[in-house]
Amino acid sequence: MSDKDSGLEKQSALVSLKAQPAVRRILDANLDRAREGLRIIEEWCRFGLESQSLASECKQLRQELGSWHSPELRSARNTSGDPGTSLTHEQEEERDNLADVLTANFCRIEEALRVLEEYGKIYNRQMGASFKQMRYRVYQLESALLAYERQQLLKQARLYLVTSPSENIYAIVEAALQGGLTLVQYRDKDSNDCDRLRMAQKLCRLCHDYKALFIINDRVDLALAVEADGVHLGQQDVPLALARELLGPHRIIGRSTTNSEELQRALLEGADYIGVGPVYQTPTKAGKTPAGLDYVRYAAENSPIPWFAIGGIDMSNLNEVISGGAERVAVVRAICDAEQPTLVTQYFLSQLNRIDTLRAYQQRHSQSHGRSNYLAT
Ligand SMILES: Cc1ncc(COP(=O)(O)OP(=O)(O)O)c(N)n1
Ligand SMILES: Cc1ncsc1CCOP(=O)(O)O
Ligand SMILES: [Mg+2]
Repeated sequence: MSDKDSGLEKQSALVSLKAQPAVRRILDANLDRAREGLRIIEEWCRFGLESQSLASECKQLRQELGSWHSPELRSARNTSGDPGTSLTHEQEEERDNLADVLTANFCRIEEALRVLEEYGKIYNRQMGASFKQMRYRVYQLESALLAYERQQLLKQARLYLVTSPSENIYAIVEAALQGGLTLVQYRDKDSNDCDRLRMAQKLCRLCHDYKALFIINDRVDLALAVEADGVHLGQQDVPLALARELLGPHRIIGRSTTNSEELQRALLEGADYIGVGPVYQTPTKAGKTPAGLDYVRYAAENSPIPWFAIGGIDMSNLNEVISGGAERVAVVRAICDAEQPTLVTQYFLSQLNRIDTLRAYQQRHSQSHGRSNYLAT
């Protein structure tokens, strides 16, 4: 080793020695920061989503952070001399909704873990690798939480708007969202890809502003490009397994089914929901033989996943479809061709949201009278 090299080594050893109290303080502050952020996420997983697995992952991460928080690091704390305690950012004060709270805290955790990873390397060799691994677990947690919320929204959705090409498509979708719609599929067989991409981007943003799910018909590439919540695939579209591979485990994939075999196959393939129909003849899918109410009844008995009756459904026959066992419906013309899409959406939702109460009534009634068709009225 040359004199110059050994001089440099001594100098850097000196710098690192001097830096030690500061490094310990950085580690102490960021261990606290990451744990606090995780606690906030954990509370939502536990009380909001009631998901034991997500809450338990947060807890494990907190415990792992705690195991690094040694008395030596805690004793480095110097709150009164820390200029950062009096600095608050305007954005810290602003939280408009739950999504803001979760996003802000995920950012906080991920930032803190990055700091722990970098400074931890100086303090203890294993720290860097451990915090790096934890950071990836937090990314996965964030993605799983998003997926969980998507599935919850999907389960809660009673009405599904499938769009048809129109000059007013944006206004129609917005009007329906104002009526309480929470699930939209962008279906456009006519436009070129540039126009489709532009419209998909706009509609995706719009739906997310209203906290509604946005699905793209047929096109996995567009769904990825606009960060849609998922894709809807028919029997002639790309295989579900390929779509899953491309979209990953956290996005929604829906599959059209017209009969019992297709329904059973969709379940095996891992569809998140299915379309059941066409129930009635419809010009939107001209030439397609209706599957009828018998198939609706079959789906009611056999589908463990959310399913949407589709095809020719409007305000006049909605109760017939509900009587056949449907709890969710998908429509194109009933909303897209309506003069007042908001009012029509509200009507559909009011009928569909009565179902739980009506089914309970139906069950009680049939137990005491041996029969009932209350829902058809
Ligand atoms: C909810 C829902 N169900 C069924 C379909 C029909 O899909 P597909 O059979 O692929 O026909 P196209 O819509 O692509 O013409 C759907 N789009 N949505
Ligand atoms: C896309 C689709 N898939 C089965 S039926 C159908 C169209 C339903 O359209 P409408 O609600 O206008 O009858
Ligand atoms: Mg299709």
